[in-house]
Amino acid sequence: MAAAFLLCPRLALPLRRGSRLLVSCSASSSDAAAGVGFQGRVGFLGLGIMGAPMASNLITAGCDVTVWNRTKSKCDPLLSLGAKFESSPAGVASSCDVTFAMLADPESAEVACGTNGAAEGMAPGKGYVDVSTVDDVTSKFISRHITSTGASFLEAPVSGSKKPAEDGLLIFLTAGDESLYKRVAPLLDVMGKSRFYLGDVGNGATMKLVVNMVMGSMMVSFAEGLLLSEKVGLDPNTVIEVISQGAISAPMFSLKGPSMVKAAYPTAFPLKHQQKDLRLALALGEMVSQPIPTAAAANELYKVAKSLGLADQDFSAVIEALKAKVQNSQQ
Ligand SMILES: NC(=O)C1=CN([C@@H]2O[C@H](COP(=O)(O)OP(=O)(O)OC[C@H]3O[C@@H](n4cnc5c(N)ncnc54)[C@H](OP(=O)(O)O)[C@@H]3O)[C@@H](O)[C@H]2O)C=CC1
Ligand SMILES: O=CCCC(=O)O
Repeated sequence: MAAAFLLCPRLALPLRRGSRLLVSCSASSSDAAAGVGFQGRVGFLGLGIMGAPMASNLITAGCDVTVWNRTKSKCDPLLSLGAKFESSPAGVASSCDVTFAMLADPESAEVACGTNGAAEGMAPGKGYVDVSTVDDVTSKFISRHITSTGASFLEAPVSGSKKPAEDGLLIFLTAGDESLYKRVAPLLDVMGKSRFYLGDVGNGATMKLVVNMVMGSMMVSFAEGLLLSEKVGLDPNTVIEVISQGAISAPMFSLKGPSMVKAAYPTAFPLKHQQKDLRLALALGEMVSQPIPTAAAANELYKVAKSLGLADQDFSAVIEALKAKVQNSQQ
């Protein structure tokens, strides 16, 4: 059984400028605040919806950050904030003490393990922190590549979406090298509001998949409720209000509901990633012979939504797949 404990970092970190948290992230040890500072250069690979604000918060907090992204233009806003640039993941890893990766999916493991990948720049004393959502098999694969160089590996997928990433309020689900966990804690505390250490590599990845499996099914159930309420002549906005006051209230419903009623899906969590997480959760269930029929049904709807061209919309656009089903059944 994995050991799990929750730390409340914001109680422990004292330095703030305005509303932003400040940490000492200098490459020189002289100005690192003892006990709370991170000493060294920080790499960041992957500057999508989540990676860009996370890296930005590290820069704002005073860290010496070097970035890389497959589509180079996404580095520009970070470079304007003072980030350095390297032209490959290996370049970032070799010039930094700790490298974070916030990448799409298991296929993105090539950023760590492929040609010019981060592993090529790793060495003893360095660390690699993968904050992407992948399955445990992928995470262990990346871990083997990184640790074979003598470097340390930590997986640290996050709960929380675009806004919590911007506000530095993510929840980190970490597992792997515990001393790396302790070393990067000040950086996690810049980007997040809490962190769990869950033991061996794989436990963070599976925790994240379980949470997102529940979330993906909840969203489908909510979408069904909104459509049904309209069909029977209720105001779906009143349904959202009623739900918000009862036992099944969840921030997600109040946050996404009003725009779903207007058929607007501004992307915070891309639908293609929610479907990926359900696919990976189903594989996890398969591995341990656990039936997860509700998640399996939800996954089918996200697949339909993808086939309707909604992959890059917010995952709440799954309601459009239900609307399409209704239309088909009426033809
Ligand atoms: N958005 C959200 O609310 C949350 C997302 N997550 C998870 O975090 C991860 C990132 O999500 P998010 O930022 O939303 O996703 P985005 O799609 O916005 O960004 C994905 C990033 O991965 C890069 N990438 C994708 N494939 C490859 C590849 N084969 N090689 C190199 N780089 C690649 C993209 O590069 P390029 O710019 O070139 O396309 C981009 O930097 C995902 O695993 C997601 O499931 C976790 C919590 C919340
Ligand atoms: O992986 C995405 C999670 C989104 C969230 O936790 O709100």
